[in-house]
Amino acid sequence: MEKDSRIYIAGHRGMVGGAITRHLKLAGYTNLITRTSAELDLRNQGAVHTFFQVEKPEYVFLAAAKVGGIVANNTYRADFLYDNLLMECNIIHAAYQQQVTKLMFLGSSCIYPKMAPQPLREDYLLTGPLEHTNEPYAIAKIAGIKLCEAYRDQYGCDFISVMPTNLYGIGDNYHPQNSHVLPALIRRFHEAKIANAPSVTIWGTGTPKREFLYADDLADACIFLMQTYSEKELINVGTGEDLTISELAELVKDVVGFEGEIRYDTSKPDGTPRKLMDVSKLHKLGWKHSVDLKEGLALAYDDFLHTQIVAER
Ligand SMILES: NC(=O)C1=CN([C@@H]2O[C@H](COP(=O)(O)OP(=O)(O)OC[C@H]3O[C@@H](n4cnc5c(N)ncnc54)[C@H](OP(=O)(O)O)[C@@H]3O)[C@@H](O)[C@H]2O)C=CC1
Ligand SMILES: C[C@H]1O[C@H](OP(=O)(O)OP(=O)(O)OC[C@H]2O[C@@H](n3cnc4c(=O)[nH]c(N)nc43)[C@H](O)[C@@H]2O)[C@@H](O)[C@@H](O)C1=O
Repeated sequence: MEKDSRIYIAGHRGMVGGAITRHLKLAGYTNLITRTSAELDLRNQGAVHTFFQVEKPEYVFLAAAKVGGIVANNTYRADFLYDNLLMECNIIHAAYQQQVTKLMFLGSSCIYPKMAPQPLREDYLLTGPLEHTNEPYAIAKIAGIKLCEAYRDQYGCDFISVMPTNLYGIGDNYHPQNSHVLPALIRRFHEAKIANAPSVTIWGTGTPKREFLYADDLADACIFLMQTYSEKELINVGTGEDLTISELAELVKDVVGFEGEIRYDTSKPDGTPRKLMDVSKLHKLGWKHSVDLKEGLALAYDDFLHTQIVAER
């Protein structure tokens, strides 16, 4: 990737696309191509093909997707499957037709079987049944991986697939129902602190384990892999460390400064019991994360407070 290469970041207003865009700019890449979903609906095949014909991107980061936490995935099952399949099919096929030099597809750790051995190695893909709550999203993500593999096999396209673990960071979604656990807890503990509430209720039993990667670290890994990795096999991106949701809640409580009790609503789903990434392949290539969870949580809480101030203006 040269500093003046034509680089399209699909989903540049999202948490991940935003971080990739910031990092590319900081590294001196000058020819970045972006469109909002209002300007270019990636589900529209004709519009995507015209866009690729006109803009002729050389590199593509596919970070646009319909994204959400466990309840959003389980509620909008059709949308998570349909929207994500269409976006991936349209972009990947247009990238092949317009002879894009290299494309990176972003998947997710939920592609692995619910009860897979831990840590999750890349070759565990398609070795067992998926978690029900996010099965449609996972199926769409697996289709994206298989599209990249198939276009490489049949047409020799340099399309790679990167599987991030659970993410958080600047520009996260803080919606009370539809977000992922970490931004949801930041908001809930903050609102409880302001209201002087006696307790905060979190979903499920608190026993599932999750791994969290700061989105700016992911962006750094994506740019590193765009420059160094051109294999057919997917590659995991994470920290290789996890904790229980109860432990996460205690950490968020401390960072926010809430002093009440933590309660559990066990009528809400737990989802996958554990999904710890095996990151040995990534480490062997020479990349490791730099922001640890405590530091990242403080940065994320600052971002949440900033979002609140902007919303109140
Ligand atoms: N967040 C997480 O914990 C994880 C995320 N990932 C993956 O990382 C990628 C980015 O996720 P994240 O940044 O969190 O998601 P966000 O929801 O923050 O951003 C998604 C972006 O996709 C764009 N988008 C959605 N629908 C359309 C559409 N129909 N047409 C055009 N653009 C569309 C949106 O654009 P606009 O703003 O213009 O509407 C939005 O900016 C996704 O592939 C996701 O699956 C993987 C693992 C974990
Ligand atoms: C990244 C990944 O994200 C999703 O999978 P998930 O890891 O299960 O995502 P989650 O962040 O929503 O939940 C993690 C855990 O946390 C618990 N939990 C407690 N309290 C809240 C809470 O208030 N909100 C949420 N969302 N979860 C809560 C919750 O019950 C669960 O046990 C996929 O659907 C898919 O999108 C995907 O790929």
